[in-house]
Amino acid sequence: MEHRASESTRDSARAEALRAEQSYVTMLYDRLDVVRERAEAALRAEHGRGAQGGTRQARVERDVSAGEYARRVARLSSIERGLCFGRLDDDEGETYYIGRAGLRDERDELVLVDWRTPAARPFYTATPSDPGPLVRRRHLHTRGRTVVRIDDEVFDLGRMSEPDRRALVGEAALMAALRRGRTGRMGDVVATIQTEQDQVIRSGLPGALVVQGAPGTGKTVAALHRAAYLLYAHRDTLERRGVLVIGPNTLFLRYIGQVLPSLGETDVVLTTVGELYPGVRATARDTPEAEVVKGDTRMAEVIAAAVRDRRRVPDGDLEVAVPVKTSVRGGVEVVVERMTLRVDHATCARARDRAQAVRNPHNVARKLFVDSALTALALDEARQLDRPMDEEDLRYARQALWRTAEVREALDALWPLLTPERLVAELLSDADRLRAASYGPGGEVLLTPEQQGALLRPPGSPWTTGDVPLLDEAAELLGEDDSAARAAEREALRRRREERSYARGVLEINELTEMMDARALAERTPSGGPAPTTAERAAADREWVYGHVIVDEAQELSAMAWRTVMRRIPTRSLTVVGDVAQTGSAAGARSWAEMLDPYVKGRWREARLLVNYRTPAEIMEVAADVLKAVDPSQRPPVSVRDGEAPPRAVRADRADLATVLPALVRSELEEITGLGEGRLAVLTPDARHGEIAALLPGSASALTAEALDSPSVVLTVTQSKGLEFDGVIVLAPDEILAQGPKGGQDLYVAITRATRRLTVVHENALPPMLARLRR
Ligand SMILES: Nc1ncnc2c1ncn2[C@@H]1O[C@H](COP(=O)(O)OP(=O)(O)OP(=O)(O)O)[C@@H](O)[C@H]1O
Repeated sequence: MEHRASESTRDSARAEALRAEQSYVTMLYDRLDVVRERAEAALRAEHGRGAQGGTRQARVERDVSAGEYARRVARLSSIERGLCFGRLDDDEGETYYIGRAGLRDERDELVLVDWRTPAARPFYTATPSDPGPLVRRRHLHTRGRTVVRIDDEVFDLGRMSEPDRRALVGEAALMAALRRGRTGRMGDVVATIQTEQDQVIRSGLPGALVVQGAPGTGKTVAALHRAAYLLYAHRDTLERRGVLVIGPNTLFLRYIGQVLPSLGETDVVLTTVGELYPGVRATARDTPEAEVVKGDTRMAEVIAAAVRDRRRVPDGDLEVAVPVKTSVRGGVEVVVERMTLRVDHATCARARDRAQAVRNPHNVARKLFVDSALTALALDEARQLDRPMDEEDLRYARQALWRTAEVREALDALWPLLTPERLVAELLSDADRLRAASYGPGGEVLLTPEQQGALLRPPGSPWTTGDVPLLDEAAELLGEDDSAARAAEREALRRRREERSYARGVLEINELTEMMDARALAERTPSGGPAPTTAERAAADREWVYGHVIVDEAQELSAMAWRTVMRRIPTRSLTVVGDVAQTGSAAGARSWAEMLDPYVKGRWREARLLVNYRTPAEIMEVAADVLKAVDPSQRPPVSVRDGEAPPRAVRADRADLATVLPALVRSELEEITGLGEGRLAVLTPDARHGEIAALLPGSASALTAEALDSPSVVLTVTQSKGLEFDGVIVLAPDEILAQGPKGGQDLYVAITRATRRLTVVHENALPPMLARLRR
């Protein structure tokens, strides 16, 4: 009786607590509505202020404040879901509610604390053994605007056992989050960030931070929350320069694409290494041999040699037959007389050396070479025609020669105007050019004949990810003959200055000066057309310098790719996230020092994440066996969860796959989606993707958004990097192991994609490292 009475007391206390929290949360949403309505009204008022016309100043004013209000409305709308998710009670009787953004009431009292502020920090860092000033931490679970559950942790040390002390922060809330079926998109985890992740997220902006962690330890999720945190804590710097997030492929970018907007942040450029060079979208993959050669920083010297090789001096003298007399016959102009202009070999060599000595980029230096060559040709012309030449004549003669197709052709052959695309494409598809670029300036060998052979490919081949750093390198060395662009830039600068002074006027009128500076406003609102965001401008500009760069799955970047990345972040304010045990690219990292020391020697700091939130313990044991076999130096992570079904192996003859696989996919999908939402992936060796996709027409297999939305998807292991699925079917483990020097790492990656169920389908004997699987 007594027992039942105390239980009902507890129930009613809980119901009462839930009611109290509901009324607070309702108040917060009401407040959010008010603030949002005000911003919307202000936006409407701005749009209504005068017709399209008006003075230029009026237009700038309107655009400036309308842009700001629009951003505010967008931000306020993005925080609707899970607005408030936590509460802290401290030992001084104070209570704070934690949420996605800060909110103040009508009397300017803080009613909701932004998760990124120092005041919110104990929510993530307090542990039973080190609670700081906290008496209690409460997790609020909401559905829509309704509070559906609360989880409490009471920090009462005296009554807790040692194992409890070591228990994870917010365990109940965390477990509930981890048990949820996957939706095909990564979600934010603001409500359940763990202490070790919190340290990564709030680590200072300057310098390079490496986050090393095994699969599923939340590296990606921590890196994205770090982006949101940095944008909040250093808004001034980062909003103007932008934050760049580099991921392994576009499917992955789609997978993580929702996380930052759900945290209210949109000013981030998400891209892949294959897209770092504007204008090129490289998705093709090199052979492992080519990957290794292209990934080596020696390629920077090869590109330099290729550029040098394009600057030629004729074997003998330069001879150009130019028309001196033309006549029109039958309506067509024909040359009736030519004369041959001649510049001797030594003069050509001098012209080249002089232009080269200035050390300008190739296309800029070309102007100098062309000028000298034209002068020499004009002088020869004057000599042959026995004409005197003063400065004025010479200028005129040079211009006339430059308009002559024959002269242009001849000089182009000696010092062509080159785009990076042309240089690299021609280098990689021409054995002679490749051979010529395989030697340094002192004759030292840069590429062996085998390495040249690995690079050589047919003309017109698609761009590969490995080509992008070469293009970027070439762009640095070639530069642009930008005299026209520079004039345009000067004009744009003059206009920007003018706009800045308008913007300053606007600020004074609107009393917004505290919120932002005039330059930021003017840059955001160039007149004519909608203002491009920082992210848009940055993504289109190869030479854009970012405020911070985050590289995910960073182990896949080659040394050459790091050069490309580092060019975009001269301050070296970087977050490097990855796992050297998962490196699949033959040119990827074996250690972080190998890749980073050339840029930040001894100055990078490392954080390690050790707990796996994705893969259940039973599946992780299988993965650990694989890791031990392929890279015994790496430690597997500790899983926080147990699985629902033991991982298993299914034997199938290749001839039977057409019946076995569809049946397996069907039954696994039933198991997974029994609880509602869920995703299944069939992971294949790279070479068998097409064949398996054909056997499973009901599953998505192209790298589109559809692949993430479909209940089942067929992917190569490489494509699955960074993703996760409730159920994973790994096909032909022996072939995955054999598909390259990093086949073992690939198998490790494949197994660790599973959040609930793992099935390995094998046609040949099961590799011994998978012996643990139930058969
Ligand atoms: N604090 C947390 N609260 C809730 N879920 C979490 C937390 N940390 C990680 N997770 C979940 O664990 C899963 C793995 O996270 P994530 O993809 O960031 O790991 P990763 O270390 O990048 O893995 P990989 O190296 O395999 O790419 C995700 O579903 C993520 O949402």
